[in-house]
Amino acid sequence: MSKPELWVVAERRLDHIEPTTQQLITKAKHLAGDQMHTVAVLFEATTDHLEDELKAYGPDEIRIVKDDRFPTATDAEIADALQQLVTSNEPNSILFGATITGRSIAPRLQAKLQTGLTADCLDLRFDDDTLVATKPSYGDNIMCEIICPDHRPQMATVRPNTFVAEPTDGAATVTTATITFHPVKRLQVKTATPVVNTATTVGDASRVVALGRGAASATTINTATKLAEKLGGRIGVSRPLTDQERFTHDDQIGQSGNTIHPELILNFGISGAVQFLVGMQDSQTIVAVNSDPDAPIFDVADYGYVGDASAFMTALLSQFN
Ligand SMILES: Cc1cc2nc3c(=O)[nH]c(=O)nc-3n(C[C@H](O)[C@H](O)[C@H](O)COP(=O)(O)OP(=O)(O)OC[C@H]3O[C@@H](n4cnc5c(N)ncnc54)[C@H](O)[C@@H]3O)c2cc1C
Repeated sequence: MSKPELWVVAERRLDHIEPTTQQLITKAKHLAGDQMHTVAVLFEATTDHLEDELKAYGPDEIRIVKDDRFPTATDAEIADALQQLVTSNEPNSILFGATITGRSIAPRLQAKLQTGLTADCLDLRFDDDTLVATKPSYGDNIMCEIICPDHRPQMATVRPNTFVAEPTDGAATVTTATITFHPVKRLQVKTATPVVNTATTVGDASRVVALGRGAASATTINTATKLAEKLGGRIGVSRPLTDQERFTHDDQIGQSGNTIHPELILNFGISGAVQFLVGMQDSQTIVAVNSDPDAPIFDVADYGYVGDASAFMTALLSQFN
């Protein structure tokens, strides 16, 4: 008997694969073990070779559907193509990135298939062949495990950067599948003008200087900016600092912000609320500076200093001069 299939729907960003796809393939392989067959499903133009960016992450199979209309296909058209593939292959589970595109295609497919979808997950596991998806719920105050016991496929969208993409030396089999492309006339993409953001984000930085309410003065932020530059890193913030004009939601670390895994994170004046910790607790080395010795941030810190954030930062910066 063939193994049940665990799919990752590959997402395209400009002419490349969106990194969440590679992160999900790595997670899918861990979840599948020997029990399931991991398939990356890729829609691309006849001349595209985006599968080359998937092979290194070692899904068992890359199943490609080619049509020159795919690069500008609408989410409804992709959902229709997926429905056809699901009907002919009957996967056990399907994973999408919780990106703007994934969040648009997955619910369309879910409605067509009349199955369950758990959105914006932070973890996944299997209990036999039941997908157990963990997601923040009830105003993001608790983590819920959600299952879909009676319908297949089981579907989930997973927040970007929740998992780390790990290249493997496994070889993926590349196959092709065919569907009938059904244009959805209501909406047509005439041209695509990508927003190109060349700035690195806090999610991409390997060293992060994280600032909280206890390190929020203009002087402290200026010192932190210099420190981040010296470290070759970037500033990230806890949620209260996004009220300041110079920070946005893109700079926020945590449950409703970015999930990050830098090699080093220095936390200044951050208490360590669970909503913050969930976004950074898998960082390789965690340093915390806080004037309160009982601050929960110290529970996850590899190195801690009880004292004033600004004074510590100034002393650290002076070591670089
Ligand atoms: C649904 C929901 C989602 C949320 N999502 C997020 C999220 O994604 N990210 C996030 O960060 N928060 C999030 N929050 C908010 C979260 O619960 C906390 O309120 C927030 O993380 C607290 O930020 P903070 O640690 O900077 O501030 P505080 O909790 O106020 O802590 C400030 C700390 O600074 C210390 N301090 C004060 N002065 C100094 C000094 N001079 N030197 C050193 N230390 C000093 C204090 O001892 C204290 O520990 C969310 C909340 C909800 C309800």
